[in-house]
Amino acid sequence: ERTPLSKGLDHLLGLLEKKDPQNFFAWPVTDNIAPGYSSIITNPMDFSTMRQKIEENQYTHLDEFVADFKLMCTNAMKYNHVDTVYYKASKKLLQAGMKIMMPEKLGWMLN
Ligand SMILES: NC(=O)c1ccc2nc(N)sc2c1
Repeated sequence: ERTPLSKGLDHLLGLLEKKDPQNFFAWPVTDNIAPGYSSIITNPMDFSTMRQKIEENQYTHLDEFVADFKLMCTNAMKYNHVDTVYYKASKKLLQAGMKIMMPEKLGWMLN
């Protein structure tokens, strides 16, 4: 909550997390629940890591936040087969997230 950007990103993150009610994206994926995950996914990302990056002011522009959100979703589409709940949830989350982060809706945060 230190800067207008981090306040805005915190709000945005909350909206995105609500689109993942099963919390498939809440925490880093472990090799225990997802065999071989760390060998297949080279750049893991999840909502808790995004929140930590907000708090550590690691995002200087909205597009860096959007890139991490896309990475999180595309990782899930890479590791999980198309017929899994995880793949389906990530595709749906990605589409919902893009609608929320449409530039015209967030003009105030883009500068
Ligand atoms: N985000 C993911 O790709 C993800 C999340 C949870 C999960 N649980 C499994 N048993 S596989 C798996 C994959």
